[in-house]
Amino acid sequence: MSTSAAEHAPGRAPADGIAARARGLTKAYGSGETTVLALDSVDVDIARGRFTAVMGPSGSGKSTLMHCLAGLDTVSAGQVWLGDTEITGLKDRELTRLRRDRIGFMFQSFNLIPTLNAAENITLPMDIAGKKPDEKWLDQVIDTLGLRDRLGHRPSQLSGGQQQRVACARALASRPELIFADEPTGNLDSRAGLEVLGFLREAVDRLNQSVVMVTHDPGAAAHSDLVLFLADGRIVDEMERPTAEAVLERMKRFDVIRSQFETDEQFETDGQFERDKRFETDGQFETDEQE
Ligand SMILES: Nc1ncnc2c1ncn2[C@@H]1O[C@H](COP(=O)(O)OP(=O)(O)OP(=O)(O)O)[C@@H](O)[C@H]1O
Repeated sequence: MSTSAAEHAPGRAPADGIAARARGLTKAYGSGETTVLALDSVDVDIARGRFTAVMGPSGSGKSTLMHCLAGLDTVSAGQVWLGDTEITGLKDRELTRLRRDRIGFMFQSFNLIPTLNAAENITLPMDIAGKKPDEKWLDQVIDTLGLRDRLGHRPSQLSGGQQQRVACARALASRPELIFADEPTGNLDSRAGLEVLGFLREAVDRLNQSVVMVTHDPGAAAHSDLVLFLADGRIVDEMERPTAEAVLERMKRFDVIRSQFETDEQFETDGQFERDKRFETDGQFETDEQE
């Protein structure tokens, strides 16, 4: 995917407040010597009415950041707010309600219910919550996503791209304050992926939604307004109005650091290997001699 963000720039609305915020957000997994510090005192503001991408090397903490901001995971230290509501410290039940009522989710696997048609899948979270959809809004979402003539189809009767559009409509249906998308194009070919990114862009530009997307793809990140770069659990850089080329260049700098690290590691491993080989040979020799 190489569509430049500049193509999308004219429709971009300025941020109008903060959709989510974290201060000193720290997340550690495990304990004692096996502790992994997945997030290391992260401060971040997610702007309302904008499309934010989160990038970084594998293991840098992207998914953990998303999960903590969305109240899907507890934090080890620090605070997280959705709008003006501090979510750190909420009880499980309150968190469930907050996620259901105020957050939309899109995942790499579309997570659609196979026995329900597209329309039923789109409104399922609201049906479960016993809420009536705002029909005017829903119509707008369905038309923006081009799903009008697909509403009666089950997921198996839809292409991957169409299924992800249904997942996108489901995330938008309740008009959430913030949508989290985790690799939403990961399971799609590049054309269908571009389409979904275009729809997320429209959700921000035309429907004034707020989106946070985790991605590995510089071309996908180029559809956002702002890219946050994570490394080792910290936000180390950000880029406004990104292009795929600029994001790729930035990511390459992580690769340079990584390959340098791997070269050092390889060197150490090689040294260890040499020592182990010698040890084995020595042991073998002794055994042979004893026989
Ligand atoms: N449940 C867990 N238990 C232990 N360690 C975990 C757990 N989840 C994540 N980690 C560790 O936390 C760090 C950050 O993981 P995270 O999944 O957030 O990274 P990521 O940037 O999303 O990676 P990727 O791009 O590979 O999906 C990694 O070192 C990972 O191994």
